[in-house]
Amino acid sequence: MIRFDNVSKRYGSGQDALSRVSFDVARGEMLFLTGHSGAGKSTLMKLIMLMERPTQGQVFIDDRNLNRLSRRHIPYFRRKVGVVFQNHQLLFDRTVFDNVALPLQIAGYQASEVGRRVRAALDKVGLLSKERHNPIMLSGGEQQRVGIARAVVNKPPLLLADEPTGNLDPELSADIMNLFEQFNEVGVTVMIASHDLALLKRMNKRVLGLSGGQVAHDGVLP
Ligand SMILES: Nc1ncnc2c1ncn2[C@@H]1O[C@H](COP(=O)(O)OP(=O)(O)OP(=O)(O)O)[C@@H](O)[C@H]1O
Repeated sequence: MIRFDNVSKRYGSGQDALSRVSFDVARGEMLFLTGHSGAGKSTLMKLIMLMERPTQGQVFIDDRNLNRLSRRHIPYFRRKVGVVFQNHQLLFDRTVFDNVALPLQIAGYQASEVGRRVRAALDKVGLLSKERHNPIMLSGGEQQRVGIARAVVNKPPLLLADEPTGNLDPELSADIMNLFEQFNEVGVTVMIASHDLALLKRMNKRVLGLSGGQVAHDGVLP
């Protein structure tokens, strides 16, 4: 599903943010990405989302070489990748429903289909009863669940999350991880960046550890 082949990324004339990174992620896998601040986690995810381009090497998603993807195909490609951010980036002047509906409206779905899919996504994250609320009325954990519903609403085969539990207490973090596991169980490939060591150990999944832009660890933590 994801393949990095000798990928390096340098911003401007600075140091390499990623240096000769190679790894494979199978379809349907769930894994974590970790490393100290500045190790390159966000850069790696941005390369997958095509928010940045590699300076060297190649990134393949679903056997597609992203270097060869033309500009006009980028919006179609992005629909394959659901993204969850730490600060969830919700619009506070719109309802929960409208926030989740946004990717579908951009993709041009009909209103009836939008309604059906948004409610299915809100149901999965346990927030169906709050579709008319403004996100500002929700707790931090609930806001993050709205962000997850928005990321999965058009059923992407790949889900990326950058520090999705960064602002949450351990109990809420566990709920959010549970949700990601449920999506993974139905076949979604899930990659989560986190530097919460206790969480990584508890989850007992493959961990890709970055250090100074290089892969320093790949496997379940001891
Ligand atoms: N747009 C940019 N322009 C210049 N340098 C950048 C840019 N984005 C990241 N960097 C640099 O690239 C390196 C890797 O940053 P990156 O954000 O990928 O790390 P990270 O592991 O996600 O860190 P954090 O956990 O703090 O978010 C850092 O040295 C950072 O300063």
